[in-house]
Amino acid sequence: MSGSRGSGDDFRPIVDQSGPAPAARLPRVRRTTVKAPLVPTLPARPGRDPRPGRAAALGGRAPHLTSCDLDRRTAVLSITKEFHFSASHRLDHLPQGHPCGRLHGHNYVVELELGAHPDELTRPGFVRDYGELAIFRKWLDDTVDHRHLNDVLPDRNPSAEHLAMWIYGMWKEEFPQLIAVRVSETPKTWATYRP
Ligand SMILES: Nc1nc2c(c(=O)[nH]1)N=C([C@H](O)[C@H](O)COP(=O)(O)OP(=O)(O)OP(=O)(O)O)CN2
Repeated sequence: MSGSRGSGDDFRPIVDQSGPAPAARLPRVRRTTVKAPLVPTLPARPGRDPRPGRAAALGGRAPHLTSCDLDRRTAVLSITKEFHFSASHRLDHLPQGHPCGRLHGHNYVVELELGAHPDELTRPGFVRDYGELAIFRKWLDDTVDHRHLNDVLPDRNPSAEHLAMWIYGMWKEEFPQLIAVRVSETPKTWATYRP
């Protein structure tokens, strides 16, 4: 793919393999309206956009933003990676007869979302190399996979919400760009911690 984006000369390449990329060489936006393709679009995957129909109403694009809008936002780019583990749990404090009060298990999905401003991208143009998240996979395998979550987290009810908060707290220091953790117990349910 060639370096320039769009039809005009508004933007310079994000990726420069020839040497260090000092801040001055990173793409700058003019004080005019920014063309939509450079602006991050909301995920179009079903069930992800908390405002269904909005992306479609915008033709799949975010609204036009000015450079001032971009400056105000700390993380306009984000990446996510999905991980899986299987575990059992039993939830306390539920009404009598609630099925989740009984011992049962889930094939959990965990998503880590890391964010950055375009000026903060690494030289290859990454928020963070997906490969660097491999240590999280190993930690999941070692800590929760095929375990009983009430034993792993004896001080709290292992709901999806508590798991998301726990994982965020455990990994924020290792991944400072971490902005959200999502935990799914079933294909239809997600809990998101985005402090
Ligand atoms: N807010 C939360 N609600 C529930 C949690 C949770 O962690 N946070 N957990 C459970 C159970 O552990 C389990 O996930 C059951 O959830 P549910 O969606 O009800 O699962 P089902 O497959 O039985 O639901 P269907 O509607 O039949 O697909 C409960 N609630």
